[in-house]
Amino acid sequence: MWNELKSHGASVSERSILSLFDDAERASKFSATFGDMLFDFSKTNIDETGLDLLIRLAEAADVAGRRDAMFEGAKINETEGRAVLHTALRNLDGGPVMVDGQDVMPEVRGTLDRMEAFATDVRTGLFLGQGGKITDVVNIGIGGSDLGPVMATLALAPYADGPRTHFVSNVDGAHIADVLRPLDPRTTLVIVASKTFTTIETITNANVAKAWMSEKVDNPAGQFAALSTNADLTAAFGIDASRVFGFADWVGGRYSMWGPIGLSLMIAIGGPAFRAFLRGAQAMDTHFRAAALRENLPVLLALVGIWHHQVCGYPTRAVLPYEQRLIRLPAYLQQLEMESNGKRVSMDGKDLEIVSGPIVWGEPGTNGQHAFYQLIHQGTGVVPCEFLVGATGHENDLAHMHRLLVANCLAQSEALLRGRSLEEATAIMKAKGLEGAELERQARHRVFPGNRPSTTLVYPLLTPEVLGQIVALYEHRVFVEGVILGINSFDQWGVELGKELAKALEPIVAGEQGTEGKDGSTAALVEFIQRHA
Ligand SMILES: O=P(O)(O)OC[C@H]1O[C@](O)(CO)[C@@H](O)[C@@H]1O
Repeated sequence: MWNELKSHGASVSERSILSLFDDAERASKFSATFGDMLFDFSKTNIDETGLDLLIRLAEAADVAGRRDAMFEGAKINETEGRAVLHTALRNLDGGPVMVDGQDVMPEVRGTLDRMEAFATDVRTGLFLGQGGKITDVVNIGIGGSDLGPVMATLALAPYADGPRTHFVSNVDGAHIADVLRPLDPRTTLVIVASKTFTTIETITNANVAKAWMSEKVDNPAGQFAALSTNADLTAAFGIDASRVFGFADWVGGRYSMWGPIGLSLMIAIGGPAFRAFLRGAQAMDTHFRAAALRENLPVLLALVGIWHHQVCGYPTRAVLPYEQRLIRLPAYLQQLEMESNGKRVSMDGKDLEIVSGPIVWGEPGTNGQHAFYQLIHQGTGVVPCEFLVGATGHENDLAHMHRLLVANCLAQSEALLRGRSLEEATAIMKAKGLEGAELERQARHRVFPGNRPSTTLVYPLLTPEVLGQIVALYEHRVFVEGVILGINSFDQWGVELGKELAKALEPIVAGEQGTEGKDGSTAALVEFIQRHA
């Protein structure tokens, strides 16, 4: 199937995407809807044959079977012997979900209720700090224990009517210093978010926060909460079990904001809005489970991704939300996609026969237009672009700005598709009075090759429910790509080596141990830093 796809890809690589629109039905044939959401992939070079082959690829990989196995609690995370059930966290009104013969839903619901009760107490002032009502919440966590809540809290700013939320992740002391400086410890709640409760960055920051709190608060641990699977370590840290929100090992770090890791978001927007966020994700789960592959949004996003990266060989993919509040979506997706599908061996431990997942990057539009879009339009490489835009925004009094935003988004995908030929550029420059060799030279700089692929996801308005849909859409997209590549999308062994080496290097940097055994570069860097510290 890969060979067939690749030879089809090669055979159409020079074709103009614009010419595909000779079929007046193309926009509707190469798009799909989910509720009020539209995914348009007609501005790609995928045709009927390509889509058929991609669907057959998904069928051959048994995407439907693997999907069902995931939802049913099979231990599809084989290298860690775990089920993959973040979907259970948003299974608000669904049936039982069995793991090792036990229904996990009563516990999931119970934890959600406890979270909501605590969030409500914090928001209403039933839970007090030493100085009174909590004004600020600091979430300390990193990776999946940070990126989801940060991204979603920024995205849902119009719904945030609780205490201010802050996020500390980096082990660079500058991060926590800058966050804590303006805060009053007596009215601050610190949430330590760590699935394992062993992550060095998080535990180091948590200790710094505890010391900061203890300067002004008699019982500092009393203003801490913990989100973790490791009850022993949260207790050892001194956090009372009533403020510890646990979850099971079948929730992967980068898939975890639907449960306790989402507590900071829940405190910011309130329980009902958080539940709406879960409901949105659950609706996408239902769609993913039920819709035919050809109409299935996560499957289509994945197949377009496979087409661009594995078939056409484009090395990166830009995610370009025309929504300022989705400013951290690209960073969130970098972890989701690259930690999940950046693997070099297949499930059975053999070398992958095909390249793994792409580099994902991006920034909101229109800002990116004034930065890196130059390369996207005129660089020598092709960067498939994934645009996201809301049909409306929250700022009703600034509707003219939203129209401009939408116009810019659509203009970019149109420009990428259409380009500007040498003849058109020449005519424009001629009209400006240029002629001869100078006209020829100047015109060439103004040529846009066009024929550059993009997709556009349009959603009605960035509500909690819609955000839930979008994030679940991407989660399942990553899963489908992983299944097609034959990899385990739910482990992350690639982060381990650096962690181990950092542990060993710390005493060397501190000068407690020498650099013997280190390579020449590392030893020289340590010595230089020590001389200049
Ligand atoms: O929640 P924890 O256990 O602190 O882990 C944080 C992050 O670290 C990682 O394990 C990678 O180092 C991520 O997968 C995870 O999201």
